[in-house]
Amino acid sequence: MVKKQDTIYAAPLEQMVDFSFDERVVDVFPDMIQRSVPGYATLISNIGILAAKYALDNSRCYDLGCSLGAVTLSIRQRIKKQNCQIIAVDNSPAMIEKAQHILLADKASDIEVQLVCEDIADTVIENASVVVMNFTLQFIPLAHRQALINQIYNGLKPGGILILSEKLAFPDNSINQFHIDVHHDFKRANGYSDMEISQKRTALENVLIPESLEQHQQRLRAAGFGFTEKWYQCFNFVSMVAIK
Ligand SMILES: Nc1ncnc2c1ncn2[C@@H]1O[C@H](C[S@+](CC[C@H]([NH3+])C(=O)[O-])CC(=O)[O-])[C@@H](O)[C@H]1O
Ligand SMILES: O=C(O)C(=O)Cc1ccccc1
Repeated sequence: MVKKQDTIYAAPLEQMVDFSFDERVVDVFPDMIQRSVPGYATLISNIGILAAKYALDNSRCYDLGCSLGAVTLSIRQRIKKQNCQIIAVDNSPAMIEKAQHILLADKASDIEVQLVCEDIADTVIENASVVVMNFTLQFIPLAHRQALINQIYNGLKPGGILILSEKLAFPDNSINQFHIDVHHDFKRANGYSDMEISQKRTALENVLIPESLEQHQQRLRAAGFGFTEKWYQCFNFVSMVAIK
């Protein structure tokens, strides 16, 4: 796939509108996410490794907020189980349409993938051995997050895993600012201008609500998860696992 360059915030915008996963974003998404999320490629490949360890025969794997299906492709390649099905969900019709083309071109495995365009709040999670939310919970309204994590916990089989990646906020102001600054340095090193960084930051302000690691861990424990662990961090981007 040729990666089209993300220039969405390159020119000064007269009126700032909230960030959304529309056609323009979908068109440049692989370039945008790779240049914006430190460690994205590492996360994708290691989520495949984690999924392969926890996937069970005759169970389901969920990729919630699948975008173009990068997580789905990674776990599909790694899982070596009988009668395992992947359910990939996103509420952006443009994402799902493009993900459909990408998945159809993937001949690496014959594991069944069901692509669903819906709000993950409405997704019925059942018989799950693996649930992945790779940078999706951060876009869900704060008041709905506990209910979603509870639904995931209830739909997981004993021993099943939730892999949760998030952009973090830090309770200590100077630590928080340190991470924001180095993340911006990362974006600058990947070719984004100060104006692109600043305009996207404004566009994301009311849309991507980061929480602290402690808030995530507390929510996971409140849902019933007995084991939680941060397995990856690069600057303010982390990935956790929670095992039922
Ligand atoms: N309520 C919702 N219901 C369903 N989907 C949603 C909802 N809210 C947001 N989304 C979807 O969640 C995805 C978040 S991107 C995930 C990257 C992917 N996991 C990846 O590993 O490449 C992360 C990012 O861009 O920072 C978008 O596709 C939204 O449409
Ligand atoms: O770009 C950012 O600042 C981010 O926090 C990551 C991101 C990546 C893709 C879409 C939205 C946010």
